[in-house]
Amino acid sequence: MERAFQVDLRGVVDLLSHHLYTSPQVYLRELLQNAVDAITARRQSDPDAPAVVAIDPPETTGDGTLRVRDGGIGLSEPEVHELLATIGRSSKRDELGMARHEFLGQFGIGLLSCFLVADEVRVLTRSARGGPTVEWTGRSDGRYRVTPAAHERPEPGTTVTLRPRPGMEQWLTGAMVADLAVRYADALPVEISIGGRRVNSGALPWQHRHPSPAARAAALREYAERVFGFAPFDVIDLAVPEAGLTGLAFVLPMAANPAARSGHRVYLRRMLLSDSVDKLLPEWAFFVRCVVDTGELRPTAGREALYEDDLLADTREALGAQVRDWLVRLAVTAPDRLQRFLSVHHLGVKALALHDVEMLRVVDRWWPMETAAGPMTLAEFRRRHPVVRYTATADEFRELAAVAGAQNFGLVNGGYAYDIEIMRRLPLLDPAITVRRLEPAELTTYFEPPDPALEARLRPFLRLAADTLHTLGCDVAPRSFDPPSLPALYVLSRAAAQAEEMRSARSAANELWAGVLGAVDATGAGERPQLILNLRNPVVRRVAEAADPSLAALGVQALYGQALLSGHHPLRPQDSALLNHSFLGLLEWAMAAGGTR
Ligand SMILES: Nc1ncnc2c1ncn2[C@@H]1O[C@H](COP(=O)(O)OP(=O)(O)OP(=O)(O)O)[C@@H](O)[C@H]1O
Repeated sequence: MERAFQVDLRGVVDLLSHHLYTSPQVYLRELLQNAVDAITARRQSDPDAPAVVAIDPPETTGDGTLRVRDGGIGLSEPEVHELLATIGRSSKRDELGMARHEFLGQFGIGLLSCFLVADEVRVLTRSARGGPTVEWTGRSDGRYRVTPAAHERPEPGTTVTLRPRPGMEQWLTGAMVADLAVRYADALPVEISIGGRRVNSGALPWQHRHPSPAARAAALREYAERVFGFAPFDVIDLAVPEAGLTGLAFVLPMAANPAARSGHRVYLRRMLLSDSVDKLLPEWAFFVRCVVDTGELRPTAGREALYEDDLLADTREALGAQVRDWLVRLAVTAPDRLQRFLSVHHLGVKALALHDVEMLRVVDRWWPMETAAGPMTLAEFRRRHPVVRYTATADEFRELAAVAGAQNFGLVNGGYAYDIEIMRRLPLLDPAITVRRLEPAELTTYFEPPDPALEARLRPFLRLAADTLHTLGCDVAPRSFDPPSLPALYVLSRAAAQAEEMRSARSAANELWAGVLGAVDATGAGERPQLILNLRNPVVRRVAEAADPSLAALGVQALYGQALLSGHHPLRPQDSALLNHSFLGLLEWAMAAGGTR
């Protein structure tokens, strides 16, 4: 024998309140939604039927109840049994069970949300299609009663009456109800009145009429301040017809944390869904907050978020394209404003440039990168240098910028987020653009070697310097270069850097691994780091000309240590030991020299 499911309503209400809805306040949204849907249904056959929803809070009813009245389609007695007493049954779906466009509701569970705040819900209703007024009383324990009404309603329509459950009265007060009605229903195309006073504007902010574009801009600015808490840098009109979507994007005037979720305000057929919808826009567009209305995107059953489907994915892309077009337009029509925008939101734009050629062009032309010759755009950089050379890290840039700048060697700091990827994508703008990571040894080709006479004079010192650093695996090279204030440069070719990593790994490894790494290292033999001594530096010259070899050796050690430190190179134990040794040795020399004075 087949039987029907039994439903324990208390379990269902518990499920709704703890898992589906985030707050009991949704009961009012559901009541307003039902009232508006009923009005829509009635006006399909009777366009002159009243489009008013009247709310009477306990302060006006005087009996502690809240009433919501509409002049909508109403329900006949069979409909009451069918629709109000069956969970999941809705009159707002078509024969195929699809949500009908003209209605807000679709799931057939909304009325249950009244049990979040009341133990008893009374519905007094008269159908516009005829029949007497019926009264349905539902209780949160799952029982309901349908009786003929004591008094006939003078007009078709429905009145829902809630008596607050003890402890839930605050959700039904006049002030709370007014607040919720404006929040959820301000834009609904019906009049919503509380205690006889209209409380909603009936229009979305971008649909209001204004005497001039300036007046519209001022009103939208005021709206953004009120709703989002900031005066927007700019306002972008949005439209995605496939999603029945219109709206606005407000550009933040201050930097936003890309990781922080910026919620968008979303209306569904003019009823507020939520003001913290995320994933409406692509992630890179974290610099805008939107307010939109959509007829086609689907809500989740809790009606507080959008359902993730293909249409939402397409909409997200379309909205992203509109924000991006605004940026491109700004670059053409108001470059100074674009620059101001970039100074605040460059991270978002750079992220976008990683997969969008137009944005790449914007960054190329307008975003000043850090270069050895000061900040300049990549486009400007290419006018001065044939090759876009960049450092792999900010440390490398810091070490080499002064030297590169002094040789007029073009160098871009690749240490900031996205910059290397952006530079690598430059050939997409023009295949003739050459982009290369700096090989530090390249820079040294610009340095002058000493002339033969000087070289001969320095030979004993250079031999001593080479011996001093030999055990550390470092070669010494004398050169003259600018700036003279820089005494020495520790230069690693990329192969040398790898070999060095291997060496430091070996010094930290146990015997077995040291053997393995040693075998690997043999392949990188010959690639050793170099300490380039700057012969234009007065201290270097004095060290080179020191009469006492032990003082000269200490000087070389100190120059080596200083070059490692200033280039942020990792110090191995033997490097630290050498630094200590040279420091103490030089101190001893200084003290001795002081003592003889
Ligand atoms: N004020 C009203 N006037 C006329 N019919 C109503 C009214 N309120 C509810 N109903 C009827 O009761 C049905 C169930 O309402 P309920 O709010 O539970 O679900 P829904 O509005 O269909 O969908 P959703 O769960 O998405 O809100 C509705 O489909 C509608 O037919």
